[in-house]
Amino acid sequence: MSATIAEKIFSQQCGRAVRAGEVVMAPVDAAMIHDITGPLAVRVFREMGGERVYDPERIIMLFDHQVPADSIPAAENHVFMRRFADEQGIHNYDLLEGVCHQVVMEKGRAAPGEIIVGTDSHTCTYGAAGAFATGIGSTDMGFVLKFGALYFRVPESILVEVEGAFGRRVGAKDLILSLAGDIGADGATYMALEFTGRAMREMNMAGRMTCANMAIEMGAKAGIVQPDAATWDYVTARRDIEPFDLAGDPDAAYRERRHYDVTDLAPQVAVPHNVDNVVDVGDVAGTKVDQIFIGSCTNGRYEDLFEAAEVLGNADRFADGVRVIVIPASRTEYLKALRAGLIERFVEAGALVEAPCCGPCMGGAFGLLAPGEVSLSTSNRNFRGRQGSAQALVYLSSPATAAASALYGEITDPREV
Ligand SMILES: CC(C)[C@H](C(=O)O)[C@@H](O)C(=O)O
Ligand code: SF4
Repeated sequence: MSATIAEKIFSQQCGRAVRAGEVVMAPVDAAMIHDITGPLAVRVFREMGGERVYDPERIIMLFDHQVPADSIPAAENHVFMRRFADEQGIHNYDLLEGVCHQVVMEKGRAAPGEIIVGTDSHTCTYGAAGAFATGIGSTDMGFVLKFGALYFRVPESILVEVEGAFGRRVGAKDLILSLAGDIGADGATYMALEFTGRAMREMNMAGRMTCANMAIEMGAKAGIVQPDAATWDYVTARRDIEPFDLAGDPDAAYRERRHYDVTDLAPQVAVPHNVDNVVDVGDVAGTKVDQIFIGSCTNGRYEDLFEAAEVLGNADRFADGVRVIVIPASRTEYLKALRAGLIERFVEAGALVEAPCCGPCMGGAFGLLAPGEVSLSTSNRNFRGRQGSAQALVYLSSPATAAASALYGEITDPREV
């Protein structure tokens, strides 16, 4: 019987053919907890009478949102989680490795066909590796820590077929922003977005992670990129696993099939205060910015920093009066950028380069905005108050647009630099 990728994953995991709409208890291959939501999950686990977690090897713990600890409660959370990891024999990456989603991917903890949960909404990022990955609440995570399984309603899927080739300085972030604008913030609620088509196949893993990462911004439960040779190269370089085919059947019962062509796509910008409030960069060009953030689980990879540095080119300095904060998404990405000379270029140009963490993305630690200030950010959310004051304005863009804007101190089309 024909099936979508999500249906195939749940069928394989449940040992019988399941279809969208069914509620199943499915095993969880890996569970990620971090410094913000982890402590509550551990407390729920205890309240459920949990003594030993179901399998410490399947639990991924790390700290990224408030690191190094920016308050005494944050430091206490870290201590609480470290004790739990020691007691349970869980490997804790602590605050050394970087942003959760980047770390799960680069440590090879996600692979095609797996079911992965995390107490973070952007857990859907691992769909770039062909996994069914979704964010869950801390209460559900308490259950997962104890039983290693969870109830899921197998989601319906929207097939997103992306054809064409990106123009110069236009890429994955522009595509996913335009999809958010088109589908809307709740247009894919509880569904899986299944990405396929030439533009996806030609996209590198960094770009695929950017796309899968933002599936939740359309309400999707998961965003799965159909695995291909690039997926398997990425996964097998990190773990011992035999490649297999995983694709949606052409006649599967998709809820919807959407077709896009990126050939003429302009750089996209999400304007305050919603991610689906998306316009061509030209519509907001000239908007003055106070702060620019290049980083996050959406766009903090080496490829993103390279894209920004390429736009920077031989320019001496970023514009006066704009604060440019650059944060590589992980230690590994940081080292790649460092060795390639990108960090030196950013620092020379006047950026503040911080150690891997979520940084200003959700205004949880540092880099907060004052009332009336304007930020352009390569992250994934621009909700009111997201990066500080509720009276601040947050725009979202690609790293190329962010770098071009940093050069002029105002939102700038990277194709014109
Ligand atoms: C803190 C965490 C629960 C939150 C999320 O779930 O996404 C954060 O990572 C975010 O991006 O808003
Ligand atoms: S970088 Fe931003 S979106 Fe990603 S996990 Fe951290 S706070 Fe959430």
